[in-house]
This record gives sequence, C-alpha cells and structure tokens, in this order.
Amino acid sequence: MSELLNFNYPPEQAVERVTFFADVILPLPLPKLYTYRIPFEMNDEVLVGARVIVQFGSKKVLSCIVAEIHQNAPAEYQAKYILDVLDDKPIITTPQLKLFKWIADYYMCTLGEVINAALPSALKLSSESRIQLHPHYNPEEDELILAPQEEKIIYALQHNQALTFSDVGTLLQLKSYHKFIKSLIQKEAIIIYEQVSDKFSPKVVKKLRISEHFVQDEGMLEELFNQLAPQPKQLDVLLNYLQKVPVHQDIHLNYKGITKSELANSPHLSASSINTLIKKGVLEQFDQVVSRFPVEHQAKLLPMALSEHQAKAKDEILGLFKEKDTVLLHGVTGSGKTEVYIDLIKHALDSGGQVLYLLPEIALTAQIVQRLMKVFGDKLGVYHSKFSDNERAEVWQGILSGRFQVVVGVRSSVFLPFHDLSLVIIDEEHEASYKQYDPAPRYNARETALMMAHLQGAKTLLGSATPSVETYYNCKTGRWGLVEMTKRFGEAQLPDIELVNTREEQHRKNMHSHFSGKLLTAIEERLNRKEQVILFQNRRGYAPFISCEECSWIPKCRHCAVSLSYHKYNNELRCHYCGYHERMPHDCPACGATTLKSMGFGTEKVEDELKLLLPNADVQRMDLDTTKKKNSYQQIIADFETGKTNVLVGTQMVTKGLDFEHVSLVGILNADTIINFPDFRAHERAYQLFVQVSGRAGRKEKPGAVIIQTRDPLQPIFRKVRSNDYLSLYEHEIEERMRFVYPPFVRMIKVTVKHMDERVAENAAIVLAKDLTDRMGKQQVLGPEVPYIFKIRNLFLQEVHIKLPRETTNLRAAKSQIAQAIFNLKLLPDFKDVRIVADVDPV
Ligand SMILES: Nc1ncnc2c1ncn2[C@@H]1O[C@H](COP(=O)(O)OP(=O)(O)OP(=O)(O)O)[C@@H](O)[C@H]1O
Ligand SMILES: [Zn+2]
Repeated sequence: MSELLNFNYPPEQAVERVTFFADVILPLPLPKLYTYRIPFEMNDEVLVGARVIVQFGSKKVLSCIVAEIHQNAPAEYQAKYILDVLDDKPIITTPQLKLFKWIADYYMCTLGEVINAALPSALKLSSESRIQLHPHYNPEEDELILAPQEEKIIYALQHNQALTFSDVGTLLQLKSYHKFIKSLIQKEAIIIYEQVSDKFSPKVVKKLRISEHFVQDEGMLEELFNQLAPQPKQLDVLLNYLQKVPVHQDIHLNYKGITKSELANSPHLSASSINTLIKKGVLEQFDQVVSRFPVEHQAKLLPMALSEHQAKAKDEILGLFKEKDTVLLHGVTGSGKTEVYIDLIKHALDSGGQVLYLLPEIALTAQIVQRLMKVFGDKLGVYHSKFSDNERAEVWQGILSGRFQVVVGVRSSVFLPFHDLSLVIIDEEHEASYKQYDPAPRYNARETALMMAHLQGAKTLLGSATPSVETYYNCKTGRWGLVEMTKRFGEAQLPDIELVNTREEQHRKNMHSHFSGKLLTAIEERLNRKEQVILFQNRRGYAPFISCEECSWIPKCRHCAVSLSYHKYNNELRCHYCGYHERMPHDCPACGATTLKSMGFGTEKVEDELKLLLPNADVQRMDLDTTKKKNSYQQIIADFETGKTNVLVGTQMVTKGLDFEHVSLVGILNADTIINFPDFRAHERAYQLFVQVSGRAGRKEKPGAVIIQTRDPLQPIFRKVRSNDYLSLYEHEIEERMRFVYPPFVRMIKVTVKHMDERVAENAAIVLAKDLTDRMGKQQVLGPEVPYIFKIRNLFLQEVHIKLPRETTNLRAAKSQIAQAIFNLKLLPDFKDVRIVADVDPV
C-alpha cells in the first residue's frame, strides 16, 4: 500500500542539481506520453521500465510505466512531480518498450492500450476511487454553501481521512450520491484519488522449524533432548523432524523447515504434541513463499534422435540462419517438425539465449507442453489465458529473473519481458488466430514476434504444413529462407482422401441425418478395430438457426444482425457475437404453431446424433462450449489419448497440430460452408483447413483415411487437397492476388465506422471515404460498403478498405493521413460520437 496524500512537495531546490523528467505510459488510451518531474531525492530510484505513481488531471492518482528519462521540461505544461516509486527493478525490459512502441505505431493504437493488453492484470495496480478533503479547504474557516447531504459528507471526512464511493452511498443512504461528490469537487472542497495496491499475491505455505536458538550450536540441541525426555510424545515429534530435516548434519536445512502435514505424517505422532511444542517455543511457524509451478519437472529425457530427414532439415535451417534472420520450415503434416524445433531450442539454450515458442491456440499447448517438459523441465514456462492472473505474473517475473528460459505460449506471449532472445518459433504460422480482432491493439502475433526477434537480434523459424501465401511469397522472393520436409516421419503415409457427394446420397436415401452411409460405416469399422476417429464441423452449438415451418419466422439477435444459434444442452438460443441469449420458445412467437425446426447443424448435433446412430461410440466434443473451464482441454485430450473416448467431434480446435497415435479416420461433415465464404482468402483458408484436419489421420503405423462430405465434389480445391499440392494452390493464389491487387502486393487497412443510427454510420463513412480518396487517390480507397454482418452490439457498421502498394507506399505517412482523416471526421458535430476503428493487415 502506498499512502498517496502527500501533495506538498518542498519548494524548488538549489540550482546545481540536475533536474530529470520522466515520460510515462499511463494505462489510458492517450495519444501522447505525459512528462513528470522526478523529485531530486528519487533521481536514483526512478528507472525506465519500472512503475511509478503520479497524479493525473486534478482528480486521479494512477500507476504507470516509465518509458524514458531525460532533462527536457515539457514546453506546453508545468510538469507535476512523480509521487512514488513502486519497483526497484524494471518490470518491462528495454527491447520490450521498443516493441510496444512499434506495436502502437504499426497497429495505429496508443501505448497505453498496448501496456494494458501486455501486463498481466496482477502486475497492474488495482485502484479504488476515494475522496478526501481538498488540501486547501478548511471546513472550519472557509465558507462554502453546502447542501445538507454535502455537509454530511464533509463532516464524515473531518473524522475519517478518506471515504470510498460506496461509503458515501451508505452514509447518505442514497443510490444516486454521485451528484453530491461532483458538486463538492466543483466547489473544491474535496478531491478524488485512487488507493493503489499491488494485486500480485505470492503463494504462501505455512511451515514449521526448530526455533533458531536451539540449533545455533550442538549443545543446545542436546540440552533440548534432555528437557523433553519426560515427554516421550514430544520427543517423538522432535526425532521425526530430525529424521526428515537432518539439522544435525547441516544446520542450514532447518531454515527450509517442513509443513505441518509432512511432520505429522507418521503413524504414532499426535497433532497435539506438535501444537504443544509450538506453544513452548521449541518449534516455530513461518510463512514461505512458494512457486505456483512446483519444481517437479526435472528434465528427464534427451530429445528424440532426429531421423535423417529431420537432421537434414535442421542443418539446412542452421545453414540458412547464417545469412537470413527468418526461415520457413514447410513440412507436411506429421513430418516431425516439433522434434526439429526441440533440437533447435536445445541448441539455442545451450548458447545461453532465450526462446519463445508460439502456438496459435490453447488447445495445442497441452500436448506440446508435455513433450517439451520432458526435455526442458522447469526451464519451461507456459503462458496463456487459462492461467490465473497470479500464475501469469509469476511467468512474467520468472522470465525477468532467468528462471524460465523457454516459454511456450499463445498470441499474448509476444508481450513477455524477454531481453536476450535468440530464437523464436512460430508454429502453424498460417493461422488466422494469431491476429487479435478486438479490442486494440489489433496486432498479429506473427508479425509482432518477427519484429521482436529483429529488435533482439534473434532468429525466427516459422513452421507449417500449409504456409500462408504471404509467407511463402517471402520465401520465393528470397527474403526468407525455405526448408522443406515432404515425407511423414517414419513409415507413416499421408492419408487417402475420399469425397462423398451428399446431394447424390440424399437422392439415394443414403443419408442418416448428416452422416452419409459411407462415413457411418467407416466410423463403425474403425471403432470395431479399436481405432479412433476425429469429426470436424465448423460450427458450434446444435444448429446455426431455427425456423418455423408454418410461417418461416427465424429468431434474430436483438443487438446484432445475425440469427440466434440453438444450443440444445441448455435449451437456449444464443448470439455468437454478443452473447445475448434467451430460452428456446416452445411454439412460434409469430404464428403460434408448434412447428419450430432447427436448421443446419453444429458440433453439438453431430455429437448427439452419432451417439444415437452408433451406441458403442464414446464421443467427446471439443469446442468453445466444452472448454470453458481451466483444465477442460487437457482433460478432453487426455481422455482421447488414453482411449477413454474414441470419437472426438470438434470445431477448428481439432484440426491442427494435435498428434494422436490411433486416429485412422477423419470425417469432414460439411465442406461447402467453408469453401463458399466471401473473402479473398477463402480458397487459401479452405485448403489449409482441409489439409490440416486430414493430417490428423494415420500419423503412426495405422494408415489413415479421410472422408469429405460435399454437395459439389468437382470444386477444383478438392483436387489440390487430395494430391497435397500446396505449390499449385500457391501459384493459383498468388496470381489472383496480383491480378486483383491483394496482399502480399498491397497492405490493407480496414477502417470500420460504427454508430447506433444506421444513417449516421452511413453518412460518416461517406464523408470519411471522400476525405481519404482526396488524400490518397481513387485507386487506394474502396468503399464505403456495408459488411456482411451489418450490425453488432447495436452498432451499425460501415467499412472503408484502404490498399497501400507495398513497394511504393510510405507507410508512416499513409497512416498519419488516415489518422488525420479520422480526427477531422470526429470534429464534425454530426459525427462526434461515431466510433471508428482502424485495423491494419486485417485477416
Ligand atoms: N525423431 C523422432 N523419433 C521418434 N518419433 C518421432 C520423431 N520425430 C517425430 N516423431 C513422431 O512423429 C509424429 C509426428 O510428429 P510431429 O507431431 O512433430 O509432426 P508435425 O510436423 O508437427 O505435424 P503437424 O504439422 O501435423 O503438426 C509424432 O507422433 C512424433 O512423436
Ligand atoms: Zn448479438
């Protein structure tokens, strides 16, 4: 806790003293850094990257990060003093600060937003607004006209140093008390401040040890034995302690002590004699701070010996790293890329650097962490959002202290305080989930990690069986190195892929709900052979919408322009955009008929129906709905690994990276919705998805098969998927991108205009698009247009797309033009409450 009431700093000091100023990052979306003056006596204490406390505005006290220290007083305002210093060591490293500035710049947001996203909340400070008397206000002397409620507040403040807002509510017995606080602030009778407290709480265990004076020399211990001789039970406790903590061999062992339960864990020891010894002062209790990640994972195994192909790939990568900073490992599914990564990580750690291993999704961490833990033991840190705040803060600090040298994590791990990175691995580099949509910073962890590596002189290895077109293009043009692995590890073969025409099957009455006879038989066969099956459907819930057969009524979200999905397990209709939900009605609210029918299908329905169709299947589902709890991923994956379940149904979570020995069949229930998605990347995405999910089959000895259900088997993409022909996909795509001017030939920035009123949104977008066109030219500005989903959370949306030719654009200048256009728009009275979001490199 810091007392923050010290507003009276001593007057200006003697002249020879050097005056320093600090630019700080406040946790607010402010466009600029604020400059504060460092009180002379804190000159040595204020450090770049550490947290300090400052007063912001006239009413707020906040914690913030020092970004820079210099001697230039701000020209525009009188700098206030820093009030207090919180950290004696930086919690943000210098390369990290540089990276944060790059993110803010590149993704067009503020440093405050970056810091907010970056710091685990346990390292942010919690603050609660409180009020106190204004330092210049003396209720006894100054005459202010106060309302009776205001007088009550002042009276209370004369007797208590401070009140929280809720105290004021209780005091006045009123719900709407804020107006009195506001009025007192205006009258300068009170001020608001924030009580700041550190939220990170270390984990503490209670332990016991022999009180210090008994172990200072051997005589004392002997003396103690004599004293306790008449009490055999107590003597037993002491002997048991010494057996477990042999203090007589090494005095220092006593310092670590033992927990009470460990001490009591012996047949004839009584808890009461332990308590007596504590009371007598023979044993003392103390608190010990322990890690939330106990050191039980000593590295046990050497990495697996690399196969010839793997060793060759590794040598090629290391060779290319001599000339290039970035290399792509393009290896087919199951080619054993992970072992190559492990080998390279070992190599990097041996030479003393840090390693970051990025994965696109939590579902993937479970298996990879297991594999890495065996090799790297407790040097390995794990970082993702299913961890508690305190756990994340501990990983953060573990990297600063050098405890964790290699970290596996998802998107947000690019914010971690590395300072000596030598290798970054970006696994499944093609994944769209590396991009953050909302809120700002709307960063792509792949690009951010590349920049982080660049800033720290580290090498980056991207890996994928289905690289993104942009990445492959960088390799083809020679900017990045390329290493290929074209065969699966060992004897394993790529699976056979078969297409089932669901339109025809329907005619032949060969569809059992959403399963073709062929798929169903194939599943049954595998289960009879004690093999396993993965089924993919790209929607969660039971059905994407319901409809009345009589009157065609379809329930829609109240806040978004989408239909509500039906979730059967809780009989609910739910919006997947805003979370709005309501009970599934029994009969149609429009016409009253009882003919509501679910349309289309999601993972929940697949699970349900399969259980009916094949009663001997042990089906488990993995999607957003079944993985809300902290350990649910691990549980689902472990159950499938051990054979407790034999069919895994899921959304894109089951499609990539997972490695199961006994999966010999993969089924894609409906390929059509994936192919027909309206986006310039749709084709690429569909290819990636089909190849990745197919790649889960036949990874070890058992040969794999894939069944894809579609109404249109002649789609050219299937030919490429079946022959695993990435190159032909790439060539087709890159030609289209060139012809229709899309990335990688241009950078795109999507500007979304949002407003409650459809007309206002539309007009604002027109004005904005016009201004942008005037600035940048017709070629570069597209729109405005109404997106496919035109309303989300009660805001109507309009989009303007900007295309910036990669080779010729001055990106910084272009972004500043865009920012200026947005700024100007907001100055117009009609549009002042329009919300505008710029998304750089949208995916
Ligand atoms: N050197 C090795 N010795 C023994 N087993 C290996 C070796 N290399 C890989 N494997 C095994 O081969 C299988 C496939 O490897 P891995 O999961 O690394 O493939 P991948 O290239 O990452 O595939 P995907 O792109 O599908 O994720 C795994 O079960 C792995 O344990
Ligand atoms: Zn909604």
